[in-house]
Amino acid sequence: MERALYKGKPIHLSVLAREKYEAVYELSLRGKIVCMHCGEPLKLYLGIQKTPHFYHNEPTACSFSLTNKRQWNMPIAYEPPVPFQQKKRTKTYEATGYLRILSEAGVSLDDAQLQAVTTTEGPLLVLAGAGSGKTRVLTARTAYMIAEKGISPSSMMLVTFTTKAAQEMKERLLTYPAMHPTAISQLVSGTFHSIFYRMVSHTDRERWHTSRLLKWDWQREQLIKEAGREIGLDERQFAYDQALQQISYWKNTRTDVDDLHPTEQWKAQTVYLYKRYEEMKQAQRLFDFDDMLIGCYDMLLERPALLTRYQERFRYFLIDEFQDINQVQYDIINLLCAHTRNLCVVGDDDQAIYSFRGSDPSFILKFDKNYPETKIITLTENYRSSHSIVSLANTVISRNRSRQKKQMNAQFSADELPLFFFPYDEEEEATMVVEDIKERLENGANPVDFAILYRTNTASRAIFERLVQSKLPFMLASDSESFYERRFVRYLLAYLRLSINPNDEKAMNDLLVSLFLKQTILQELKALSILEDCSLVKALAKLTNIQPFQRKKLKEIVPLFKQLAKLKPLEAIELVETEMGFSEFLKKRGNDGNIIERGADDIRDVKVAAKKFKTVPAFLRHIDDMTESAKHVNKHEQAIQLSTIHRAKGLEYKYVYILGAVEGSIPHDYALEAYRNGDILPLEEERRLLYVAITRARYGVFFSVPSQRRLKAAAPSRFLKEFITKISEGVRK
Ligand SMILES: Nc1ncnc2c1ncn2[C@@H]1O[C@H](COP(=O)(O)OP(=O)(O)OP(=O)(O)O)[C@@H](O)[C@H]1O
Repeated sequence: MERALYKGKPIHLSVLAREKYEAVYELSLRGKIVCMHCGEPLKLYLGIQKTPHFYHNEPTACSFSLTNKRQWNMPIAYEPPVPFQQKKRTKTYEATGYLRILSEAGVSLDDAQLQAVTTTEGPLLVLAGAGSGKTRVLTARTAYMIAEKGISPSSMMLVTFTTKAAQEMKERLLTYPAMHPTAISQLVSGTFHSIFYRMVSHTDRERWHTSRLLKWDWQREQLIKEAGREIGLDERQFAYDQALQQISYWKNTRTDVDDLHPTEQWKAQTVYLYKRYEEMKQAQRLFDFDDMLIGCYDMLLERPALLTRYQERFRYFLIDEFQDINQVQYDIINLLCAHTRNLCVVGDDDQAIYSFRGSDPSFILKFDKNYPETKIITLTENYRSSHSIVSLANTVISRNRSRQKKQMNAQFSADELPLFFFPYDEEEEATMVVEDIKERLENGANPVDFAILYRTNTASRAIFERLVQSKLPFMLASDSESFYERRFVRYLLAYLRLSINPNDEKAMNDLLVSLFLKQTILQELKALSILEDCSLVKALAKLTNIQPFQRKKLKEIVPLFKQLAKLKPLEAIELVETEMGFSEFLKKRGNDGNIIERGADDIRDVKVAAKKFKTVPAFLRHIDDMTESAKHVNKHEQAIQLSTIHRAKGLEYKYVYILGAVEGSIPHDYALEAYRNGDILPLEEERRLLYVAITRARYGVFFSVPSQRRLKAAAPSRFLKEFITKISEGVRK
């Protein structure tokens, strides 16, 4: 059905402006769109699989139907160039004398996996492609070494990327009948941090006592904030969380503070904080996790007898996710295994996505140079994803230059093909994804089958809102604050809030930041508002103890607050930017700290959200509802997963939606900028990120390629362009 009525006026889908589809969809959700023929409510279909059309939501006698004649940009499927061919297994395990303990546990392995399990002596590099059974191999290898080769578990060190992974490995080991729980408990397993911590604290309990450990970020933040006050950094303005990340990066890459000579103001301030942070820790005899790693390395170097003792104790090393190792970790492992060189590392250079934290994929790429006698086993059978997904992932990653060449092979094919779909913008993208999930749920899928992945946390705003509206169960894997509570978003919203309630103290506190006024001014404003019997906003114009240019500016902007309340939210935001000085503030501070999630980008995201609302109070109500909802998600066990790509690493889902497959999003702007400046590495890491995202999917992967992002025209991601050249620009609009 193409036509419908809204408030008695016809809506023709074929001539409706493209950007209006989302608004009509929302009206149809509220029952405001009715059938021209029977007068019953209609819904607008705005999913992925079909052209948008109106349909009767309830069964009805009205049989009137029309198709949408608009030229619509239908999704494009990826057809693998080579059809699926079932590979013939050359040998069965039984024929090769399959290992007792594995057959007892019912664990099947392919030839390469079996080799990786049974090669226990000397350096071994297991290059394990995505979904190739890395975890299965590590577990089977551990079990084999203990139960079949009689190697003492206490002489083995098993390092995993997360504590959870170590725990899972132990649980899997328990399912092997040949594995005794006591043997498992003797294994030294865990993350680098936990294992090395045990080593240093065992040697020098006093120095490394847990009471001195800065375990939480807030503890470290407290210290650098103290240092920040020494140079007058405002607590609400400076991105301390980013500074901590940067400091950690410098420490993990062993960058000495004296070697840093930044020109940017933010970096220079962070270098100061780094220096002072180190001094303060030393003075108070505190330490953080990074110190502990460095401390472990220094301890082993300075005490050869101790190093020998550890070398004698640990004879076998198994390291998972080796592509994410950093310099200090690598140095320690080299020292520990120098004696036996029984070092088995497992990883996938194509899944190295943590260089911003100091991880360095070159360690895996150069492993056989450092250990020339290395045996390399490549696991190329992908047991997770269908043939078309594997084929697409292979092609995407093959465009990276610095990688070990390898090609994954799928074990099965599925009817569903990878799909590229073309929403108008972020809002419509969210709608299409949720509609598609709904359709699949109606056809028997389970919410846990789905993951919605995105490059940065802020990109989840629209999909989060649409999922809240839809009442579908979902989980948000995030350690960041909700979108509307982000610093720059709060600063901007403060203007809108004060336009409705000029006495909103919290908003005034945020407003002072973007006006470059000190926090203490709030007290003065409160006093003035009582003395002069005026609102906090009006009191701004009465401040005396500020610079004359500031007084002038405040006098100009105070009357504008009233005006803001009467405008549409998007217009109001534009007024805040242009007439009230917010753009200047953004220019000065919007790029602080985090190159991945910039304040200036957050503001563009707010505008996309604001566009849908007619009044400022309605927009603010929506924001408060969403902020409240964000506190109550994650209550469902069986839920759709919403996650950044980074957090989805190691996980698998039946269906994966990848949002924002456009330039600037993935690859991220910062990588494009680095590329323009001659550095290709960030761009290659972005491609690996996309590769990680694709390889999470078992049966279906869906790429959203919106034609607008952050209110500007967007181009399809360069990583995917070759697959979607068929679409003409004309159709995309
Ligand atoms: N030999 C095998 N036969 C059948 N299925 C297997 C085999 N090896 C692994 N699998 C299955 O393949 C899937 C992927 O395995 P696993 O999660 O261990 O892969 P991975 O290498 O850790 O993946 P990634 O690095 O992409 O996270 C799992 O569902 C696992 O049970």
